[in-house]
Amino acid sequence: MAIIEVRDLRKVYGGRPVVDGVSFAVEEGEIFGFLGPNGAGKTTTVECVEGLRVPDSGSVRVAGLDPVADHREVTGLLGAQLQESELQAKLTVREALEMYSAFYDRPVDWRPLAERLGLGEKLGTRFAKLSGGQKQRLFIALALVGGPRVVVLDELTTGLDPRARRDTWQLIEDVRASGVTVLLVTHFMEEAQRLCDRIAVIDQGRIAALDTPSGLIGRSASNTVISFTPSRPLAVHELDGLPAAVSVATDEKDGRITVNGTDETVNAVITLLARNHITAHQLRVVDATLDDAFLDLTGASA
Ligand SMILES: Nc1ncnc2c1ncn2[C@@H]1O[C@H](COP(=O)(O)OP(=O)(O)OP(=O)(O)O)[C@@H](O)[C@H]1O
Repeated sequence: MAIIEVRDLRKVYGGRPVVDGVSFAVEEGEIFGFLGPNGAGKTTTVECVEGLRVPDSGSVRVAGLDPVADHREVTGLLGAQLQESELQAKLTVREALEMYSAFYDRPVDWRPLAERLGLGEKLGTRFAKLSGGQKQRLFIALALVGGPRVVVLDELTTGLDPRARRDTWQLIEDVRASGVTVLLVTHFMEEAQRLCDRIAVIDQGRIAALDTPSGLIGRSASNTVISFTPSRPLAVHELDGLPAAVSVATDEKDGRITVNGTDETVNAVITLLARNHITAHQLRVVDATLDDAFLDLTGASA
């Protein structure tokens, strides 16, 4: 069952549509990713879902409720970590958790929540003294303290080092395992690929594609990359006309050849090499990544 349903959402600023007919549905229990270049309209869309912005047209429903008209009920079942969240520097972790608990009718007990998020030792620490990763964990705790059915995490791992980012990914998986649906806004392909069940790619206020990570990669014109160093120099034109090849490049320094294409291209390369008695050294065949699909879909730089 869909817990979030957005239909034909539009939001215009200064005469410019920044969200231009967006529709999608998030199923209960999934991690749904919202991926797109800067200014694509991701935050505007999720803030309409949270009831923080009022759509110009279209409809948004969270568990069947209107986030603007039924704001109080929606706040009780949707937890939000806002982009660039800040708390008062002197507030301790305990005070922040107590304060946020008081906002809700039926908050969860914040103590086990803090333990689960690795904040048990930090309850007396002031916000300003927390590391970036600890602040993010606190924001996740604050988004969960109301006992929500769905949580919106907006660019949660921006600014974190790779280690803290991976720890946060584990926490997001734990949140989903506890039965909470996650709507995740991110710039990071690896993050989206690793965590999300489905991803909506948003570009210039529109959904450019909505699919599973592997489905998005499969849509990319070149979903396989084959590279090898031939036992004798091979001119690029000898590889002309390979089926489904999108590009062929030779490294000037070592003669290594890289071909972007599909499985069909890989087979054709191998046949061509065999026919010409050429051995392929360090032959590598890898799947394209979500980066390639993203570039194809948005024409943007990842
Ligand atoms: N309150 C506002 N007034 C005017 N323009 C706005 C307002 N909020 C957002 N915009 C514009 O709408 C566009 C979409 O912004 P939004 O923050 O939704 O994008 P985003 O995809 O979340 O971007 P980012 O990844 O950089 O956070 C941007 O061009 C932004 O400048």
